[in-house]
Amino acid sequence: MADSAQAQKLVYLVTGGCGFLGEHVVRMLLQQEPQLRELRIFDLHLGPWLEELKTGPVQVTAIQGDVTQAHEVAAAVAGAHVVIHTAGLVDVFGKTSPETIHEVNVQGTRNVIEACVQAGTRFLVYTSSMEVVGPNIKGQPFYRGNENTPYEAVHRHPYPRSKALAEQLVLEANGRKVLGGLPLVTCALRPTGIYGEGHQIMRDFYHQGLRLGGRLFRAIPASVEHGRVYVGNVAWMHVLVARELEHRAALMGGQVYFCYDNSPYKSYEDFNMEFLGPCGLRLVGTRPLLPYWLLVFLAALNVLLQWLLRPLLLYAPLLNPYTLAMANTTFTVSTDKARRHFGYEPPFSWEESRTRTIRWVQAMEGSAQ
Ligand SMILES: NC(=O)C1=CN([C@@H]2O[C@H](COP(=O)(O)OP(=O)(O)OC[C@H]3O[C@@H](n4cnc5c(N)ncnc54)[C@H](O)[C@@H]3O)[C@@H](O)[C@H]2O)C=CC1
Ligand SMILES: CC(C)[C@@H](O)CC[C@@H](C)[C@H]1CC[C@H]2[C@@H]3[C@H](O)CC4=CC(=O)CC[C@]4(C)[C@H]3CC[C@]12C
Repeated sequence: MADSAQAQKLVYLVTGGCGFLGEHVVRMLLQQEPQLRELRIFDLHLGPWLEELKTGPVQVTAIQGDVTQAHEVAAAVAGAHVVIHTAGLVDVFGKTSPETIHEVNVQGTRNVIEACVQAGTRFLVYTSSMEVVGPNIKGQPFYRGNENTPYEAVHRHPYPRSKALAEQLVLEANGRKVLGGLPLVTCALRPTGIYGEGHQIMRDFYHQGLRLGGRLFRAIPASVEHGRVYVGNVAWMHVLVARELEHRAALMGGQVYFCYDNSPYKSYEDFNMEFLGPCGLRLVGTRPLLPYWLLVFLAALNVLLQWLLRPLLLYAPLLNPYTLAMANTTFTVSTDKARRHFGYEPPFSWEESRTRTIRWVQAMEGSAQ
C-alpha cells in the first residue's frame, strides 16, 4: 500500500459489502480511510442504499457478483490494494444445504485468495467467526478465553466447519508470492455474536415477541453467558487491520484476532432484552419455563417440520438442535491481542452501542414503542 510519502490512493474491495456487517464496513471505510480512492462493493445482492454513497469524493463501484464464480471474483479483485472478505452464508437455521454453505464459505474464500495472488493484491482481511473455536459439539464452555486458550474445536454443523476451513485457507495463504513477487499478507478476525443496526436475528426475535403479545419466553439459563460485540466496533477493527497490515506485516500476517468491545457478558436472551426491553418486550421467566429435555424435543420437532414442509415452504425457526446447543453453552472472550498488535480500541462504548441498537429497533416497522 502507499506509504505517507506517496500521493497514491488506494483501491479497496469489500466482498459481502451489502450484508449486515459489510454495510457497516463500507460506511466506516468511507468515513475513516483517508487513503481511499476507490471502494468496490461486491455482493450477490446489491442494496439500493449504495446509490447514496456515489455522491462523495471516493469512487464507489457496486459489483453484483458471486464469490463461487472465480472469474467474477478475479475481475473484482484486479487492481485492488486491499480485500476485506466478509461475504458468506451465515446459516445455522437449515435454510441452505451443507454443500451450498461449503461452496460459498470455503470455495468462495479460495477464489478470493487465488484472485489476490493472480492480481498482485497483497492485503487480505477475512471475516472469520468465534464459531471456528466453539462452542464445540461436546458443549464445553469457553469462559473468558483468548486467542491462545486451549479448547477442543470440534464441529459437525456445516456453518462452523466452513468457517474453520476458510480461516485455515486464509492463514495458510499468508506469505504466498503474489503477481510481482511480493508476499500476500493475510489476517482473520473472529467476531463473537455481532449485534447492532441491521441484525436480522434481532429483528426475528423482535417480531416473534410482537406476535406473542409483547412477550418472549426464557429458554436459556441466565447463567449461560454469550459474548457479543457491536457491529460498529467490528467494522472499525476491519478498517484498522486493513490499514495496519502493511506496516506490521511481520507481526499481524497470518494471525487471528477475536473481535471484542465492552459489551457486557450476559445470556444470549438477556443480552437481546437490553434492546428489546426498552422497545416494549418482556422476557417471561427468571429461569427457563420448559425443561431442557422438552426444548430438545421441540428443537428436533422443528427439524422434522422443516423437512416435511420443505416442498411447500421454508420453515426455519430460531429453535433447532444447533441453536439450542449454542445458546446453552457459555462462550465468552477476554483478550487484548488486537490492542497490543495494532492499537485497536473500540470506538463505540457499550452505552453508545446499546443506544444505537435500541433506536434501530424502535425505528423498525410495527414497533411496539
Ligand atoms: N452475524 C454474526 O453474528 C457474525 C457473522 N460473522 C461473519 O461475518 C460475515 C458477515 O456476516 P453477516 O453480515 O452477519 O451476514 P449477512 O448475511 O448479513 O451478509 C453476508 C453478505 O454476503 C453476501 N453473500 C452471500 N453469498 C454470497 C456469494 N455467493 N457471493 C457474493 N456475496 C454473497 C450476502 O448477499 C450478504 O450481503 C460472514 O462471513 C459471517 O460468517 C462472524 C461472526 C458473527
Ligand atoms: C430459541 C432459543 C434457544 C434462542 O436462545 C436461540 C438463540 C440462537 C438463535 C443464537 C444463540 C447463539 C447464536 C450464534 C452465536 O452468536 C455465534 C454466531 C456466530 C456467527 O458467525 C454467525 C451467527 C452465530 C452462529 C449466532 C447465530 C444465532 C445463535 C445460534
